[in-house]
Amino acid sequence: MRKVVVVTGANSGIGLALCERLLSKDDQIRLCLACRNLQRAENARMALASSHPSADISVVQIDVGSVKSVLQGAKELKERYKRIDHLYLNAGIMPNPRICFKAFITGLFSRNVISMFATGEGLLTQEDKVTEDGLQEVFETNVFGHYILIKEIEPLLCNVHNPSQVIWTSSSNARRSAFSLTDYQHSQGQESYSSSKYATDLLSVALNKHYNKQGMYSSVVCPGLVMTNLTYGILPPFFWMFIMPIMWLIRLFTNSFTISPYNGAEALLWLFSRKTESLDSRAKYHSCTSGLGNNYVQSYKMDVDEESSDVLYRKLLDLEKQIRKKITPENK
Ligand SMILES: NC(=O)C1=CN([C@@H]2O[C@H](COP(=O)(O)OP(=O)(O)OC[C@H]3O[C@@H](n4cnc5c(N)ncnc54)[C@H](OP(=O)(O)O)[C@@H]3O)[C@@H](O)[C@H]2O)C=CC1
Ligand SMILES: CC(C)CCC[C@@H](C)[C@H]1CC[C@H]2C3=C(CC[C@]12C)[C@@]1(C)CCC(=O)[C@@H](C)[C@@H]1CC3
Repeated sequence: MRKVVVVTGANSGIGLALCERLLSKDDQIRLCLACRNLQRAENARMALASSHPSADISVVQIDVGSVKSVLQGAKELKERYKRIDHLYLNAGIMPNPRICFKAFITGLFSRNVISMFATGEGLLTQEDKVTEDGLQEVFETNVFGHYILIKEIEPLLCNVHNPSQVIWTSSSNARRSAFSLTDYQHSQGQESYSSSKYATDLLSVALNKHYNKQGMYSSVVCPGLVMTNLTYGILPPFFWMFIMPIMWLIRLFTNSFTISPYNGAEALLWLFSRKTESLDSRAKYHSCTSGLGNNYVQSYKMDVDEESSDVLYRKLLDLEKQIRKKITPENK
């Protein structure tokens, strides 16, 4: 049977590179690009189809920053497919990023310099806003919209005889100290990105606890530092070009400077061929690139505990109820 693969945020960066690599590995898959902008999605579909003319590539409009759009997109997926084998939850944002140069200079002369480059810890702040659903935008886009998508297409994902994989593009920037269970949307702080990625890690562990028996397995990936629209938003493109030789040099000391979307997609692609029984619920799978440019995958234990993961999951279930009531008041 041809595998069905759905990728959110598939029209650029890591998502697009992943689609290209998936098709090169197996052009028999039925690939669906789940994107918020139909024109950008169509451009990506045409680019993929030109290098894989016989492939089955379609598009579905899903804006993960809007629950209504997720519900509509999920409906279309349910009409189109009987099951989904791989769901890549890759769409993500880091709005209005600012670099803390003081922390960068201090970090350069500290013992933690390598880890600073690998995780960007303490170097970035963001300015978040509230969406039409009344949620923090980074939380809704990076976490909650995807959570609703899973809930909506649960019947397509849950099959004990033929398990499915849900694969999140998380980050090594996920940090426990940036996240709080009492403010899980991160409405108070300025590290909404880091918080949302930590929430992703917690949610993935909870999903495994609740859904493994029903045949759905969740994993998280860090693609490393990749040059995409997201990173071009941190520093201007010309600056990145200027410091590119320094980036290659840093790669000699840390394997997390994957730099190209192709390299960044390594762990996402690797998971595609893994047997679900071999997956570790608590692991984050990192795309790595060596100084010589060789790609490989390394897994690290996540800094998550089951209790926090359960609490967050319960809070998301409550939020889901509230939002559904708000959107479809007749269901009250
Ligand atoms: N680049 C990096 O160094 C790292 C990236 N990541 C993660 O990788 C993922 C992909 O990002 P990357 O490829 O770098 O960046 P890009 O900006 O290139 O890709 C992000 C994708 O997400 C889509 N997207 C954003 N918001 C929404 C939304 N509301 N609904 C649907 N789609 C949306 C974008 O669509 P559109 O084109 O319409 O904006 C785009 O296709 C993100 O989750 C990011 O956090 C993790 C670690 C490092
Ligand atoms: C390399 C240059 C000489 C200086 C660049 C300094 C910073 C802008 C970067 C150093 C580490 C980078 C980093 C990220 C963004 C840019 C840096 C802070 C991320 C936070 C981007 C998004 C992610 O999800 C992380 C995995 C990245 C971690 C490293």
